[in-house]
Amino acid sequence: MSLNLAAEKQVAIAAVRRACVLTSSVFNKLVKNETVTKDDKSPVTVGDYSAQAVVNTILSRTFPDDPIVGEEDATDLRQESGFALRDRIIQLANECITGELVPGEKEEWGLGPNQSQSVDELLDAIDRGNYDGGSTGRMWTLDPIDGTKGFLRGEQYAVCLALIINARVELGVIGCPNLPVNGANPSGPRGCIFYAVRGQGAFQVPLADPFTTTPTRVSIPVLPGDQLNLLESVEKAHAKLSFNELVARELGVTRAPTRMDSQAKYCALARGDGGVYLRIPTGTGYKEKIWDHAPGSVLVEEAGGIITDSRGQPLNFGLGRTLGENYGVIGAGKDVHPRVLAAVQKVQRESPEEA
Ligand SMILES: Nc1ncnc2c1ncn2[C@@H]1O[C@H](COP(=O)(O)O)[C@@H](O)[C@H]1OP(=O)(O)O
Ligand SMILES: [Mg+2]
Ligand SMILES: [Mg+2]
Ligand SMILES: [Mg+2]
Repeated sequence: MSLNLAAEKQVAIAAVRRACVLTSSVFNKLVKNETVTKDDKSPVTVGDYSAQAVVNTILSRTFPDDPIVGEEDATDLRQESGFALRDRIIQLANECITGELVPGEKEEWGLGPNQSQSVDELLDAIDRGNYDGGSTGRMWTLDPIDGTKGFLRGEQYAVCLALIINARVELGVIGCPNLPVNGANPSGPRGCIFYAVRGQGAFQVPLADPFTTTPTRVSIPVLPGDQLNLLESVEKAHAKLSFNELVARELGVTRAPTRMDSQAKYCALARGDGGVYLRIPTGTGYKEKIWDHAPGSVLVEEAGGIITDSRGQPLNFGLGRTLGENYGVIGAGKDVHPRVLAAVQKVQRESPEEA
């Protein structure tokens, strides 16, 4: 049975759209000291923090009882060394929150010219993302900028939001400011939002006008073998790309892989640009985070695809902030997925040094 979730969907699309407008405008203004390196060596920018502040502010107003598992936290911004960064983040978040309402938005969501927030309110909003997750109840999960490295390069990144209920992803929304609206026309207009409610299909709308445009339903087409290619990370530290080459050979895939940062890969898969999402761990013990896969997985499933790990098991969103021990991620259309899983397992058996 499909849950209705019409209100959640509307709010989530509006929140993601605002955050996309914010992050694309930040990109054009970003200066060097506005990016810092986190303890895990990954970058975080004023864009990540301010986008999390905006989305969490909206969620707190609309669904005050729902906890949020968000990637960022405000600890560094509460220390004196973070004050310059903090002030910039507050300014950006408030500019975004106080922007004029567009069709589909409501002032009671905490948006519009009268809704400016104090420093403490916005830092607390960021920290509302510190929920530990778990297997029961409702929770949102947010990646305010997924693919920060892609964002910094001016390439693909995504604003990613999902609603998880009793460990099942029920709603996913992904905003891709730099993704071409039509995958077959890469130099055409850019900026799309993808969304899916479980049981209701997967859709794409333009970022510029998500509420008054008729949504386009997306689904994974049956692609002939010679048209399959792999969608994979840009960053070698994130996934074992040499393994992907062996899998491609095993599958008889001759097309070059498409390298793309962020969950934009799941969006590309969902609308048939590509065919296989493949992410094999690099052996560093990194655990995948729920916000990096929750919206993408429901989107692909609603587009007619299958998402599993390399054992063929579904991803478990009920273990906390991470997906637990990392067995990688395989996504593909229903017809292709069994072949990819078999190829992955064959390469694991035959090239254990790669697996
Ligand atoms: N060592 C790592 N291994 C795997 N994924 C990582 C690692 N470090 C960061 N990530 C996250 O991987 C995702 C990017 O994946 P991809 O390589 O598919 O673009 C991002 O969510 C990124 O976080 P972030 O959201 O901070 O950018
Ligand atoms: Mg990050
Ligand atoms: Mg991410
Ligand atoms: Mg991120």
